[in-house]
Amino acid sequence: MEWTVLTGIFLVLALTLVFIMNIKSVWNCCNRGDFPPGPRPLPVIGNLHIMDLKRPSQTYGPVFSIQMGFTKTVVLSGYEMVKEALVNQADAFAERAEVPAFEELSRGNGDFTVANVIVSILLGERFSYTDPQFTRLLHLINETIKLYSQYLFLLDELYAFTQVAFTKHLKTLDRNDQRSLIDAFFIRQQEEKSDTKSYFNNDNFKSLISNLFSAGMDTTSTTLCWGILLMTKYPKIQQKVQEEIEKVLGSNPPRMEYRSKMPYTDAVIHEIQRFANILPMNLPHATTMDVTLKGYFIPKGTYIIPLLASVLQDKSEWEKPDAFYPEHFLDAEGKFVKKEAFMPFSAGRRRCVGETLAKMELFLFFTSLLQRFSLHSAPGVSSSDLDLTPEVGLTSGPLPHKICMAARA
Ligand code: HEM
Repeated sequence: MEWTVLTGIFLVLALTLVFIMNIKSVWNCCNRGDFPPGPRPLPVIGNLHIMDLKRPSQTYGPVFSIQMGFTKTVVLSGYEMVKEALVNQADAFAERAEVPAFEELSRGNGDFTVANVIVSILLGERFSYTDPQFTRLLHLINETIKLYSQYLFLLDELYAFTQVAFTKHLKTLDRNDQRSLIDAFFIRQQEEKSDTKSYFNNDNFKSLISNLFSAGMDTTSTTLCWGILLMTKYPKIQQKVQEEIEKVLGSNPPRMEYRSKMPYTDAVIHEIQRFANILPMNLPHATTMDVTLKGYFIPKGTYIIPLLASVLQDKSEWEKPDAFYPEHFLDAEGKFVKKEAFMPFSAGRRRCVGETLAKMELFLFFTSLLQRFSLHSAPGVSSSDLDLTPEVGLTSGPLPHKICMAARA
């Protein structure tokens, strides 16, 4: 028999073995009678064809399982169940799932992402908006997130950029005058130079930078894009926000201390985040130990999707879950009310580390924008015709629209 035929047979046998081993691992992990039930998987792709993960909960309840390729994954649906897992059993659901795409993005070093601020705190300085390197970086980050499948081609350029920008910082490093997180990182790196297991190595440095840039920028700007679209679609709400801005700020630049005096604007920003639902599937978690949830047994290491969309649109928590309705966050007297089911930043141990910064950015950008400009749909398009269908992507932004911004007198 020719060697090419033998090689072919060997390959087929090897692939079959891998296939059986994968199926066996799915079987062993999750074939217990008390594992959460779920829709029947198709061969090879499992349940990857299910686009709306909220739907299976109608049949299987708030804890169900799906098969992503060969990986059994448990989905948590609705406010009560997500809270029970992420808040009440926080330690058990605190692990980050090892998704190959995320692993590659962080090149295996993502766990070191502990900081909660981006550019200015990373560098202690600002880039000019016209700086060609900086604009190129922003473009890369957006593309990386939108075209997730092509991110590998973009990553190296992103890393090269950070290398150039931060080498400059290294040259002027002064341990007595630490300007930024990056300075602090470099100083620790020098201190631990002889420790081969130190976390402060170059790979972790790259991951820290790219994680903070990508986690912090696309999320906030996508939310603001939703804000612009929603204000254009609902001009009466836009007008009420502007009236409140005029009453409280006048022509003063917005500052955080004004927020408590602007309940309507605050409610509108919260409702933008609830409605926009920019990370509908959250980031994937994994269990750190064997755990029981609603009577189901979930073994250690199981991938978990705490479905944020199901919390932000939970019918038992929101009066009009599918509408844009700022009154969700206002009481009868027009005072701002907090809602437990407001979880765009998730909850528990893994909740977004940039939440405080993001809330500040949203308030300051949104109020500045509406203080200076009025938003209108493009000529010939009625605001009521603006389509609120979300774009498909890791973060779900609005579809592209032409919007006019008229300077206010
Ligand atoms: C509107 C803006 C934002 C939203 C809606 C948002 C939402 C989220 C969500 C849902 C997660 C996953 C939480 C989980 O796994 O349970 C997350 C993680 C994260 N966010 Fe944000 N985020 C925003 C802005 C920011 C900003 C401004 C930064 C940084 C400066 C940031 C840094 C991070 C990091 C580093 C993680 C990963 C934390 C971990 O792995 O434990 N985010 N964010």
